[in-house]
Amino acid sequence: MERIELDEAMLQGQAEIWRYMYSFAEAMALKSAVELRIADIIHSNGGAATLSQIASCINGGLTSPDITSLARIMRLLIRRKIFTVHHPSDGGDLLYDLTHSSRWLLHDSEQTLAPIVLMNNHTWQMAPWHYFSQCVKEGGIAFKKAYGCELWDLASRNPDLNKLFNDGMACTAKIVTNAILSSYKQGLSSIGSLVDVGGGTGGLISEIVKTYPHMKGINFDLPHVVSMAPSYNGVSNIGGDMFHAIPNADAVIMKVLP
Ligand SMILES: C[S@@+](CC[C@H](N)C(=O)[O-])C[C@H]1O[C@@H](n2cnc3c(N)ncnc32)[C@H](O)[C@@H]1O
Repeated sequence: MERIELDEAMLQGQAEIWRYMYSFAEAMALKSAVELRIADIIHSNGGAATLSQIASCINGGLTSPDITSLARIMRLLIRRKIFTVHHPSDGGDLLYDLTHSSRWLLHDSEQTLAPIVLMNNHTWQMAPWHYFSQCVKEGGIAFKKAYGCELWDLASRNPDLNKLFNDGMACTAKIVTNAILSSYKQGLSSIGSLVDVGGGTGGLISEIVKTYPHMKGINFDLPHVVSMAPSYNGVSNIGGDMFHAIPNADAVIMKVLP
């Protein structure tokens, strides 16, 4: 490689390291946008809002947000195409708008990723990532190294973590439910009873039973999780440990299990 080419390649390599060093900033900006409900504010403003309109709605208008911090977060998220911005034709203030990505951040939408963004980027979930190299050196589970126990044990003792985790999982279940229902019609119609093992708060099994009302559905998960499950017609919630026993049924469904 020529000297100039080598210098250029090394410079490029250095830029990549700087990029990855700060890549957490994108996840944190995304999490902030969800916490501040920026997508919801823009949506309820008819699909476009100025920075001061967004700021005036943050926290229900009860506090006076720092516009400079808000502008910095928005600048990063616009570069990452989470939001867009355009100059209005009348020359007024910049208008911030949703993109196909930020539509997934709307809290009250039927299909939303907002709860799992909050869950995956919470300090509780971030701490174990700092134990990656230790896992390589000595093996083991990163979560256990950070907290001295498994996620399920910590969640059973911490109602806030339990809710954060269950809400995060439930929103992803809603998203895949349609795909399962539309692509596995024949299989499901011939089943009399179905148990969702590790079914969380029962979102998936309840939708399956709604579509196949002849079916008896069982949502099976750890006791602290099923205690938070709403009651759905045709679904019984059973708490237990799948490593000891699972309820009897014609078939078992398992989605995203440890
Ligand atoms: C990643 S979540 C998936 C939840 C749900 N299936 C979904 O996809 O939304 C894993 C689930 O397994 C449950 N789980 C973990 N260990 C379990 C055990 N020993 N017995 C029963 N459920 C367990 C957790 O409580 C959690 O709800």
